[in-house]
Amino acid sequence: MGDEQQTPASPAPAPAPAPAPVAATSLGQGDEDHQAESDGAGATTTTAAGAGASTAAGASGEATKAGASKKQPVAIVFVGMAGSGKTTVAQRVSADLHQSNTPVYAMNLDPAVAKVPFGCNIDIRDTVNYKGVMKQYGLGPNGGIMTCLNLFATKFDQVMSLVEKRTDEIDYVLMDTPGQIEVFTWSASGAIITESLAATVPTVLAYVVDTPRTTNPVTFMSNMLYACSIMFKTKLPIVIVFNKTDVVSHEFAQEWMTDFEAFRDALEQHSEAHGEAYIEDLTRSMSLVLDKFYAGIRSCGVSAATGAGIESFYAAVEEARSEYDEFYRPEMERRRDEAKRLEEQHRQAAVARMRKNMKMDENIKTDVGSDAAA
Ligand SMILES: Nc1nc2c(ncn2[C@@H]2O[C@H](COP(=O)(O)OP(=O)(O)OP(=O)(O)O)[C@@H](O)[C@H]2O)c(=O)[nH]1
Repeated sequence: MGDEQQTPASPAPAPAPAPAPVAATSLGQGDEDHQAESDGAGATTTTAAGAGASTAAGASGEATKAGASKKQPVAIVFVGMAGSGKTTVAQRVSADLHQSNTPVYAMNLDPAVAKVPFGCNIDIRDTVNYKGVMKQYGLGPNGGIMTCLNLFATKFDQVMSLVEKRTDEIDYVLMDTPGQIEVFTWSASGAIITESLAATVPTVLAYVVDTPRTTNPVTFMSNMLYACSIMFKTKLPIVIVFNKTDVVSHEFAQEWMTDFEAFRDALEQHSEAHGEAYIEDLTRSMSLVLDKFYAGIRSCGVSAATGAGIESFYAAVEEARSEYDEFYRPEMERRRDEAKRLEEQHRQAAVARMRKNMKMDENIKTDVGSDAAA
């Protein structure tokens, strides 16, 4: 699946307006004062033009993207197959938000990336050295990324306390994730990071899709299955972001999500042309199963290269955020209460066991005592 998702020969995206540089927070030094200091440096950049609710107009006269009245920031976690454009979309969103003076807190979680093209407050590369980790533990590229993430996850509570300190000032938290999707979405560290973030601020997944690649119905189905499984695993609201619409419009993909017949026709044509009848049946059945999934998610088309469609992205994120407030947060609180209840139940059972054991000990003592007396 991953192989299919290579970036097509596409024009390089037009450089997004560069955000003002933001100091990265180095967690690697284990120095909390230093972290706070660096974080503060980031703050001056991201909030310079007026933080919070009433952050008014940017260059284009737009209101703050997250809305007029100040609410918690929304965190957007960019996931998707290798080369789908996660980093470029994050760069575009970051640049766009900076341009409209909307305060952002950005994080890079890809330890293997050579250059992060947007200013970020937290960069995993400041905490762990990818090449050093590979060498030290004798790992390959994916094992190296996974180990870096594991090491970083152990410090993620520090990251969250930095974010928590800034929730009044920022409107968006952006998180870019490693290229190999499974390394983040199916790892324990990925789960720890996502859950911690979602427990702190409303969190939405942006599943980035390489639209030109997805004209292949089988690749489309692979992407949808991936998105669906990630949504069920994280239980977070998801936005499907059809990227690279400057190369191919995303309309066909949205049609396939709503019109089963249209998808079936495309699939038939594809399998006739490629002699892949064996895949056709499976893909067709899966698309029927995914019907419910399609009904519950939102999608948008963007070009990270040109910025086209970016407003539809914000609108979809806002909808997903409402879903977080309505369903995810109460469910999270329910799970938390349930965990507390079980913990209390275990504690009480342990105490009862201990009491019982103590009584038995007393009986033994008495018995031994009586024997001795006898
Ligand atoms: N034409 C076009 N190319 C794009 C667009 N977005 C990204 N690209 C190109 O797609 C390639 C991959 O983009 P990245 O942003 O590195 O993708 P990624 O998903 O972060 O990649 P990994 O993290 O390495 O898996 C690059 O060559 C980008 O220039 C777009 O909107 N249009």
